[in-house]
Amino acid sequence: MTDGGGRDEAKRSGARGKRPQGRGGRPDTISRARQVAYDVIEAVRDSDAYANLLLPARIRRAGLSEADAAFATELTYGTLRRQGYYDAVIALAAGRPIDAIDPGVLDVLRLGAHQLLATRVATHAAVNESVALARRVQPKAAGFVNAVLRTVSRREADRWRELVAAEAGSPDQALAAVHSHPLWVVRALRTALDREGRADELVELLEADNASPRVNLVALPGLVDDPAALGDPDRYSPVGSTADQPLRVVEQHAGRVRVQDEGSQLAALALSRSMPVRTGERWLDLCAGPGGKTALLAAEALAGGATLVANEVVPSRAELVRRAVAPVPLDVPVREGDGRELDPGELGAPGGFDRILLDAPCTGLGALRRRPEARWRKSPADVPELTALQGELADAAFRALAPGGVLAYVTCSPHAAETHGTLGRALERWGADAEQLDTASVVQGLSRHPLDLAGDGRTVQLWPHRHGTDAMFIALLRRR
Ligand SMILES: C[S@@+](CC[C@H](N)C(=O)[O-])C[C@H]1O[C@@H](n2cnc3c(N)ncnc32)[C@H](O)[C@@H]1O
Repeated sequence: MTDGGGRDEAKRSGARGKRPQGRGGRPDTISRARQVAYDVIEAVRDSDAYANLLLPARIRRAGLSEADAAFATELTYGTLRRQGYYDAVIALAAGRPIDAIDPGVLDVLRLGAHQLLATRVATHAAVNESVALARRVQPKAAGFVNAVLRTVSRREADRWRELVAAEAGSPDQALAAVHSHPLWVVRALRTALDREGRADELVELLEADNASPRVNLVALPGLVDDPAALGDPDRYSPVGSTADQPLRVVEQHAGRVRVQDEGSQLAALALSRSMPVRTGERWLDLCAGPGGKTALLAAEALAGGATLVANEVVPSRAELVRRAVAPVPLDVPVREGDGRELDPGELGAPGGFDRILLDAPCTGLGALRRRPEARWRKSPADVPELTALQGELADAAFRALAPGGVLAYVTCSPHAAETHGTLGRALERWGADAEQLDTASVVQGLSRHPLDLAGDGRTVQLWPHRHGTDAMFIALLRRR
């Protein structure tokens, strides 16, 4: 990461207008990229904003160049992901707990610490611009920000990691602090890896959560003339690829090429390719918003002569589903309502659906790299609430299946309570009516390359550090 774009931009904006003066009459230049990053970080803390939604709007409003937009994105996402670690560093450097620091000033320090410890931004640029930012946020804190960041800059990143680990009360707390995850998340991820006998991969996983995922594309099957020309094919998904300028590729294809994680593609295809499609099959996507998997299922249904209905409880997300399926020349009715109260008869499937995707609401612990602030907003108390909802939705999905129909239970969380926990209890309730399928064989069968999967094959767990995908969990079941 260089500061090139940001510095150029700061010089340009320095030519314009009157700005506050720093000590000795030096102008307080703050590059627009840093200002955008700060504004988003502040809004995430102060107004519960979502960085992935707010940042693009702020970048557009500030009219950032491509290089400055990339710089602002790196600063925002990197700072938010590693916030827990930076707080530990700042507390040590300031010699006081972070809750004794003004929240706005703390955001300035976090952004400064990120530049010093995780980017190649020059020390003087990171410190001077942070001090200038502090003067805008809280003028009397400028000296404090200067002193703390100079202290941070005096030690190597490795040394700070050692100091933060040494401060922690236990080995788990050290992992949580150094790799910037809440303690309960570290433990949940270890438990999930341990089920596969791979608890020793924990640090790799935590670090994968701290890296930006690549922008991955899906070409809706049958609807793109030359999918091979889009870019480099994905390692696993037969309909996925990466491109040098992915957003341009998306624009050129009017919704038939979309941004979608490779793991999500495998989850949708696991259902649509679990067995050959018979003409006239009826498919349902029970929790469809915002519609990424619905679009892929719609293209698959069209190719196989099946029909597809989608359901989503949040109206604005149902609208996103409608937009996602619009480019597919198949009529996909989108019901707005609670999936637990769905009547297949009202949706044209009185005998039940032949395939149902339940991509269940979950903690999202498998997609932390994508939503930088998400880890700090979740709490262990979310888990029992979500597993209860998942169980009820699973029962509704199972009831809505035709005899012989297939259900894909999917989560973008590897938390054992949401994966094997919810599934295991559902299987107990359904007894002999349900049969688990060999999900691993299905997924391996459709993948371009063999996946390194653990377990008995009845379920599939993907991992960011092992497969480069979100940590999707997939289980296929048949109603007898
Ligand atoms: C994991 S997301 C689905 C993601 C989607 N399959 C995709 O690939 O774009 C789960 C969705 O379930 C919805 N949801 C939550 N509770 C629901 C319920 N009781 N009935 C139906 N949908 C629900 C959420 O609003 C959310 O849009």
